[in-house]
Amino acid sequence: MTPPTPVVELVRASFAYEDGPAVLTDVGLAVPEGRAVALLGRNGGGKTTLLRLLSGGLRCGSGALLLDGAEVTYDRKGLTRLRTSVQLVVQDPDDQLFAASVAQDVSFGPMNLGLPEDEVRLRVTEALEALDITALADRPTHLLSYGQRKRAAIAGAVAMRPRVLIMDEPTAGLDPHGQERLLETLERLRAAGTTVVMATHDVDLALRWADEAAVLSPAGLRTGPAAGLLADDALLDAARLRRPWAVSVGRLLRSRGLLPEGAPGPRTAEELDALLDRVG
Ligand SMILES: Nc1ncnc2c1ncn2[C@@H]1O[C@H](COP(=O)(O)OP(=O)(O)OP(=O)(O)O)[C@@H](O)[C@H]1O
Repeated sequence: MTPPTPVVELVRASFAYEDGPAVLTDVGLAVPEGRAVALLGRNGGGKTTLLRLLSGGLRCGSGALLLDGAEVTYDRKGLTRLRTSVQLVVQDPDDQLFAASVAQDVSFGPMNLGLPEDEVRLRVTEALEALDITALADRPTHLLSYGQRKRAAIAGAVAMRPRVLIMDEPTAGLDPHGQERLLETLERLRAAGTTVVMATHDVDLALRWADEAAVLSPAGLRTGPAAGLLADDALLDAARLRRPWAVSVGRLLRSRGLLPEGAPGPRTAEELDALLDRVG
């Protein structure tokens, strides 16, 4: 059976900033509809650059960006089409928020699409609810806490009702409670059919959350099921990542005969608890 066409895909993409060395060389990344993809790699490895290529903010020097299998054209029409499907939330919310109030900021994208006022209002209400910040609608963005600004920035992207939501280190700088709430929000968006791509340094979160992983190392970009890639010690080493806690626990359980060879290890404390209950 042929796999479904990825919603968005980079094909043999290479990129260098002006007068700079190559940041990405011959990179391929297919994002299947409805999946959760974690992008990992060392500092300066090219994650942000790759996310900007994937969302059309940067254009690859060679290679192509495909949307639903068709090459994206970087004219006004092509970019509008891309942006109605793919939205990027940048790492620093202060690079994204600029309007006076949260609601105004969130309304900016839908208004720019030329949607009728009622539709804009509906989308803003929906996005604020999705991010659990309805109470902040009229607050000036510069008076919000960092975590609240992050949520407001994500709401701005969600209001565009993108098929693919791309986020650059969305959990960085959030407290543990804020991280959990954000993951719950992402789960709800995914349940509603949104594809999510997230750059992160948090291997534990990536293993728990992602279906697919994409790992950048000096050898290039490796992609595949998150559980397999995040248990590959050589790859983790090359990408300067540590082994996820759950992978170490799985190995320990197998070495003690508590988990059959090849069986996936527990990814959360709850899964470990359930497994220990089963083995008595
Ligand atoms: N606007 C720019 N102009 C020139 N070089 C840049 C620019 N942005 C990034 N770079 C360079 O490109 C390389 C990749 O940077 P990028 O931000 O994509 O990495 P990253 O994996 O997101 O890093 P981090 O984990 O630290 O956020 C780095 O060497 C960086 O210095």
